Amino acid sequence: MALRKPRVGVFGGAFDPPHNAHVAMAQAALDHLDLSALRIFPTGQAWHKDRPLSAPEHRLAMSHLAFDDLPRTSVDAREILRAGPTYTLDTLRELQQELPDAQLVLIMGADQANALHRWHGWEEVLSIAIISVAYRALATGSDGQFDPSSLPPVPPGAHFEKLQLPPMDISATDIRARATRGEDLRQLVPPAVARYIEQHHLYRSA
Ligand SMILES: Nc1ncnc2c1ncn2[C@@H]1O[C@H](COP(=O)(O)OP(=O)(O)OP(=O)(O)O)[C@@H](O)[C@H]1O
Ligand SMILES: O=C(O)c1ccc[n+]([C@@H]2O[C@H](COP(=O)([O-])O)[C@@H](O)[C@H]2O)c1
Repeated sequence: MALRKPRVGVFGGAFDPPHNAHVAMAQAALDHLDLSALRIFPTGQAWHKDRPLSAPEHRLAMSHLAFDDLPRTSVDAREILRAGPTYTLDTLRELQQELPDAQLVLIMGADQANALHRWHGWEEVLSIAIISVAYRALATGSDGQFDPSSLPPVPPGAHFEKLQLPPMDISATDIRARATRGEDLRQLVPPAVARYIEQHHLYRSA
């Protein structure tokens, strides 16, 4: 009988800031995806976002505060340290070299999965990693689901899995706006992240 490869979760994001839905996704991945390890990748330069991200050292520090207590989980700073735009494909290629025996499982919300065909080298991304997608409804009218048939034809062997996550109406955009208005963030981000935002006066101006 063929032995199943150990599965390593890959979860990237701007994490500006990391919030309770991100932590719930990571926990759901650990609970349901049979992962031997989960790696968290704060984005370096988000070429696909039209606003500048907060300083990488803040997003990295907050990612540690948000994720370090989860079992089998580590925050990996390589995308922040890498020069140039952040492409997930570069990270997957590096991990493939470092962990040749692992099956990589790339975790994302449905908003990103529905845009996957706009990612740099998206077909190669699909040939390297299983894509695990969590429900995410956005205000733009999407129903929150991911439908692989909405993508252009995917390469043979591409594989999608559903990540069970109850709908969580939380976004970093909304949290930054609340912080600018001086609102309490403690229901939306882990307590240590809320303290960090306060101590470092993050998101005070829009
Ligand atoms: N509430 C949520 N439900 C499901 N997935 C989510 C949710 N929030 C974020 N994600 C997923 O987490 C990953 C990282 O998201 P990101 O750091 O950009 O947070 P965000 O809340 O989408 O930020 P922003 O509002 O600034 O765009 C993406 O794959 C995104 O789809
Ligand atoms: O590689 C790409 O071209 C690419 C395009 C869009 C998003 N991503 C990655 O997807 C992850 C989630 O993106 P975001 O914008 O929701 O934070 C994060 O790790 C991004 O670097 C990657």
